[in-house]
Amino acid sequence: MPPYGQIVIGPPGAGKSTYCNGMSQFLNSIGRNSLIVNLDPANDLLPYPCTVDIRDFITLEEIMDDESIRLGPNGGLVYCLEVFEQSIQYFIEKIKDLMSLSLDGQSTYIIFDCPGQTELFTNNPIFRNIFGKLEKELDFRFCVVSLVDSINLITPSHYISTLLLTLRSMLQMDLPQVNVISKIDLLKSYIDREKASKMEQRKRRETDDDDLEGGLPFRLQYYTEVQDLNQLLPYVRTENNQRSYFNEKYERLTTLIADLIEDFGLIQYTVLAIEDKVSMINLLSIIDKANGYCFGTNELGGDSIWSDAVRQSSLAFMEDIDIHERWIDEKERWDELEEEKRHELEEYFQSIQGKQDPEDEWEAALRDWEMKQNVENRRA
Ligand SMILES: Nc1nc2c(ncn2[C@@H]2O[C@H](COP(=O)(O)OP(=O)(O)OP(=O)(O)O)[C@@H](O)[C@H]2O)c(=O)[nH]1
Repeated sequence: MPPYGQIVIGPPGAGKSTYCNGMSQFLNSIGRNSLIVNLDPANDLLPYPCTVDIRDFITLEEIMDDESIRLGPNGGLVYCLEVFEQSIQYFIEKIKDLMSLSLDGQSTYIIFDCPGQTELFTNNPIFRNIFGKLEKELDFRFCVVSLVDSINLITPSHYISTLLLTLRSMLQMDLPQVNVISKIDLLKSYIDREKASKMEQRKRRETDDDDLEGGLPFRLQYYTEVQDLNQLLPYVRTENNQRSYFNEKYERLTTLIADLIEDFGLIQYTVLAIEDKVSMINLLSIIDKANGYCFGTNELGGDSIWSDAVRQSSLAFMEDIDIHERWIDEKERWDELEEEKRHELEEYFQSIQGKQDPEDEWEAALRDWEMKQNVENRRA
C-alpha cells in the first residue's frame, strides 16, 4: 500500500496548523490513522501532537543567533530549509520508520505542516525538491492543500493577487492541489465590518456614492468558481477613489494578471470552517480524489464506513448546499440548525451508552449518526 500525504501550505495566519490538527482528528475519527509532521523551523507553538518535528533537527532561533551566519527571520528560514534539504536522507529514514509502524492493511497517512513564507512555494524549489524525493524514494501519493483566509475576498485586488499566488504555487509544486478558502465562518463578520467602515466614510464625505457600499458585489460561488474576472475589474477601480497616475497603472496591472489567470483556467476553491463537520467531509472527499486515496485503498483499511459513504454518493446532498446562503445570507439560521444536530448527536450517543467498550463508543456513535443523517438527507 503506498503512503499518502497532504502538504498544507498558505500565507501566515491562513489556518494551516489549526487545519492539520482538525484534519488529523477528523481522519482518526473515521478510522484512518494519520500523523502530523511539522516542517516549520520557526513554529514552536504546535497545537497538535507532532510525530516528526523539523525543530528537533534545526530551529530558526539557533540560525538567527549564530553570529557567523547573520540572517534575519526570512533569510534564516530559507537557510534552515537548505540545511534540512542537504540532510534529506535522515528525514526519509524517519518517515520510513513511521511507515513501518502502520497497522496491517492500512496506508501511512501523513499531514505535513509547512511554513507560511509563500516564496517557498512560489519561486523557491526547496519544497518541490524535498517532496519530490519522498515521492521518488517512498512512492508517496501527495496532494497540496493550499489555504487562504476568506478576508481576501473582501477587497477585489486582494482576491486577484490571491489567485495569482494560488496559480504560482500550483505551477511551482507541480502536484495535485486542492485550494481552500479558510475561516469561511468569519466571512460574514468581515463583510459587516467592511460595510460599517464604508458607511462611516460616506458620512464623512457627505455623499451617496454607490462605490462606497462595501460587501461582496457577487455571490460566494463567483469567487470559489473563479468566474469571469472582467466583471470584478470595475470594483478594483473604485477601491481607491483618488485618481492618480499610479492608480491607473495599478488597474492596468490587475487587469493583466486577471487575464493571465483566466488563460490558465486552473483554479477553483472549496470553502472550509474548521469547526464545521459538513465542510470538512466535503473537503476530505475532494482531497481523496486528488491524492488518489479513494482509488487505492482496500475496505479493510479501517475507514470502510467513510469509503461506503463516499462511494455510494451518500454525501451528494452536500453539493446542494448553497454556500452563499450557508455562510452569508442565512448564516445564523444554518448555525442554529447545526447546533440542533449537535444536540441530536449527543442524545443519540446517550441512547447507545453501555453497549460497547468506552473507547470506541464516541466514534461509533459519530459514524452511525452521520450515516443515518446522510441517508435521511438523500431521501429528503
Ligand atoms: N474562526 C476560525 N478561525 C480559524 C479557523 N482556522 C484557523 N483559525 C484561527 O486562525 C488563527 C491562525 O491559525 P493558525 O493555524 O495558527 O495559522 P497558520 O497558517 O498555521 O499560521 P502561521 O503558523 O503563522 O503560518 C488562529 O487563531 C486559529 O484559531 C477557522 O476555520 N475558523
